[in-house]
Amino acid sequence: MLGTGSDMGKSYRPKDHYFQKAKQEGLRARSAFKVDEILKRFPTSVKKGAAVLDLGAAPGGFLQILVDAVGVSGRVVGVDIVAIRPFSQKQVTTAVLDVLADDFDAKLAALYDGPYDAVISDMAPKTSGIKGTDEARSLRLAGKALEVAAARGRAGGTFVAKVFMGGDFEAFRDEVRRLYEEVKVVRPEATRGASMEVYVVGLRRRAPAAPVAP
Ligand SMILES: C[S@@+](CC[C@H](N)C(=O)[O-])C[C@H]1O[C@@H](n2cnc3c(N)ncnc32)[C@H](O)[C@@H]1O
Repeated sequence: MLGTGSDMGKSYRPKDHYFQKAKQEGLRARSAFKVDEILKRFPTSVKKGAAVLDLGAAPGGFLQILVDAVGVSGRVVGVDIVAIRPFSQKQVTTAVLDVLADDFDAKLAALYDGPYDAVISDMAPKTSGIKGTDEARSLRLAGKALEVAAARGRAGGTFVAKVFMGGDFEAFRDEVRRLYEEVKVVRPEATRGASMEVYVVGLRRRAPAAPVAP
């Protein structure tokens, strides 16, 4: 994991502290600091040996942190509509996939069938500038991530999804509560000052209910 800085500014400056820090530390994106903070706040959320799915993974900042967190015995699968520059570590698999495409589930299963100990989404839509539209698009992506976690997440596992606050945010958080024992809403230090984004973190996925006898 990364060291912590004492001079972490929150206001938006195009080439701000985190941008420079990411460059200095050889990180592909400043967003690496966000997942790093989440993993530090919830130290059992991604363990050594875990299988982790990273949705919206390009250019690979989250993946750089996650591959360290799972270690050599773990596995990290990263997908995005944009190609991800290959990783040298053999425990990382990447692919160009659109999570909203009809064949996404089949293509993901072909990459790695799971189950996943953690499903993480940093997906963000192309913004239109229209607040309601952007919130709805963001929630659609987060909703798809939750659907994947419901289908492929391991009992006891973790969920993390970026969502733009507003709109049906609370309904989404309630959905996460149905599947996870504990739910937290986190705004990492590295989030740009003006941004409406937060991360909904679900801890300890509930075991699927046992089938009811006829
Ligand atoms: C903020 S960036 C992710 C940054 C990444 N976590 C990192 O640390 O490098 C958001 C990503 O979501 C991806 N995305 C948006 N819609 C998507 C979709 N339908 N399927 C897959 N990825 C999507 C975008 O292409 C973009 O790369």
